[in-house]
Amino acid sequence: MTARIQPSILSADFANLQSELERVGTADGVHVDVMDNHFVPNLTFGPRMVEALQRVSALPLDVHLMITDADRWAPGYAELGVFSVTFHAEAAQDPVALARRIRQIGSRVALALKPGTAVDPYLELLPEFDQVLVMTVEPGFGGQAFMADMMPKLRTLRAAAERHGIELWLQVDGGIAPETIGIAAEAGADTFVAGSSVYGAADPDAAIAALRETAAAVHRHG
Ligand SMILES: O=C(CO)[C@H](O)[C@H](O)COP(=O)(O)O
Ligand SMILES: [Fe+2]
Repeated sequence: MTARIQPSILSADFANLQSELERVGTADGVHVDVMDNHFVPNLTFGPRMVEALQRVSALPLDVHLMITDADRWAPGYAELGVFSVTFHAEAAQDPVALARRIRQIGSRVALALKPGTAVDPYLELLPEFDQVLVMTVEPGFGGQAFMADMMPKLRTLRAAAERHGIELWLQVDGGIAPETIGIAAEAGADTFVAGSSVYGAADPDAAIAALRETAAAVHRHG
């Protein structure tokens, strides 16, 4: 199992985003948190900023939409040519139709689940998705504590993906740091968003390497 590390630019310096992307050049992708002050009580940026990031980023963009009315707005992000578009299950009327549309446009598609959202209703829909994002904090802010009680969701999703015979990336977002990444890796996560623990480090690339090695070691040894 590959361990992918995706720094979240939520914790980067918004006045210098191009150079902040370059500070994490060894990452597997960059996680871009779009917040609308409605789905979550915080506001970041919208499609014009994502388009600008896409233009200058050497790394694939993993766009995490924390917005209401995903059915209406998510396809526009795929049309920017980003690597992956994640919408929240709680914000979509028709997750399957939306997932198909995003794939058809050409981006990978992911389903995100807030901590209070159960996985069971979505297990039969997994073949429609390339990735599931299990939130390990309440969405809205960086720097919150990792919720280890979300780990059963990862185990359920990993078992369901195996049953379906699909290659589903399992992503965790919130509180991922050297002390927590092993817990998520052990539960089946392979794709790790890390905001404050990467951008708060003196050497972000060293922090990425350490996180990746910790997760990979857990994947190797169980
Ligand atoms: O989606 C998010 C918050 O809603 C962020 O991606 C996440 O919180 C990253 O920050 P940190 O690693 O500091 O927890
Ligand atoms: Fe996120």
